[in-house]
Amino acid sequence: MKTVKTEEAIGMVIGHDITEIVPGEFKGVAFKKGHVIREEDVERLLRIGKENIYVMELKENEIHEDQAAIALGSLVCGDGVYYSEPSEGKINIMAEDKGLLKIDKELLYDINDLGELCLATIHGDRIIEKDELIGGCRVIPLTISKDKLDKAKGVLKHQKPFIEVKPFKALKIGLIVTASEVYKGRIKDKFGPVIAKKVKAFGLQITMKTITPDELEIIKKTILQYKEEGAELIIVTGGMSVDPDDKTPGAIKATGAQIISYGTPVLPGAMLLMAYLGDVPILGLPGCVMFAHNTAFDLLLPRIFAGEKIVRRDIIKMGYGGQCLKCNVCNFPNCPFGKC
Ligand SMILES: Nc1nc2c(c(=O)[nH]1)N[C@H]1C(S)=C(S)[C@@H](COP(=O)(O)OP(=O)(O)OC[C@H]3O[C@@H](n4cnc5c(N)ncnc54)[C@H](O)[C@@H]3O)O[C@H]1N2
Ligand code: MOO
Repeated sequence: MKTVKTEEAIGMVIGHDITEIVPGEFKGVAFKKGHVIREEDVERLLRIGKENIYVMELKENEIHEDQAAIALGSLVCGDGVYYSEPSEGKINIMAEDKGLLKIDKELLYDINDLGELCLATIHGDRIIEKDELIGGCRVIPLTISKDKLDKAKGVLKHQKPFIEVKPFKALKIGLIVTASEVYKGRIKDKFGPVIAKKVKAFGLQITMKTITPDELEIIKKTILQYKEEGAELIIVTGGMSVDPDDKTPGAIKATGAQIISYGTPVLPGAMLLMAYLGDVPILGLPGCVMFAHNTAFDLLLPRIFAGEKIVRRDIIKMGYGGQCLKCNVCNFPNCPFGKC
């Protein structure tokens, strides 16, 4: 450590805690060890009586924790993500806008495996709101060798920053409600309003809606017609299980769509069907989507709206974390449901 005149110490790092006492008002640490002295700190330091202070001397290859946190943040934060000013060596990572949070877990593990660096996040593949906290990073010691940051750069050399928020696209949505009991007026449609509410959470609306009886040919024809009319997502509700009147999976298949999965390892939502007709995603939704708080549908929807192509492995992996705990107060997506 070396002694420096306070006025000349701007940008330097305080070498020990500095206590301030204002009788009847305050006694405590005014500046912590490791604090980088700013222009506005000088007056307060002088008021505490510190005309000279001990500052840490960084070796040529050393970097202070605040700068290291910023450097790490700029390495890992990609599109749609920003980070705060450092405070006590830590930065917070936040979403610039609402969207789908993407985090490459393996790269996060590799960074943390370097030691002395700490990067913690929430789970990815979920909806995130503007300015919502995604995670934080810091270095463990007060100073760190530049080599360590070079190693982190090495890990990410051929990768883009791996924490990002993808914006949602304004997809044109076609909804087909299959239920003879609704079609014939025996009961009111309760499924359509649930889907409308769920897509509204993404700022979207149902563009086309038809109620059909449980008849394979009619359902198939309606799907093909919606595709023709430019639907970018087709949702078909009901008729997804094992009764003789459950025609939806057969109708989707009959359109020539590629079935990614009929059945998802998610409870509730096990009977969900995911398919693609060309590049248009088709979702066959089972009855549980109508009454359960959150299902496999809520896990897939943010990814589909962010324009991600869902592959079979995505569906398979949903089994880990795929059991909803049906909590009395639902905190989804801030809960284990769907976090694989
Ligand atoms: N033996 C088995 N039974 C069931 C299975 C199974 O694997 N084996 N799976 C269960 C699961 S899990 C679910 S989820 C449901 C799936 O139901 P469906 O998608 O086939 O739904 P429906 O049979 O068409 O209808 C069920 C229920 O919901 C009412 N409904 C349907 N659509 C509407 C609408 N638009 N508005 C109002 N009400 C609607 C319908 O009248 C029925 O009461 O299957 C389990 N069974
Ligand atoms: O599709 Mo049903 O879970 O699984 O209620």
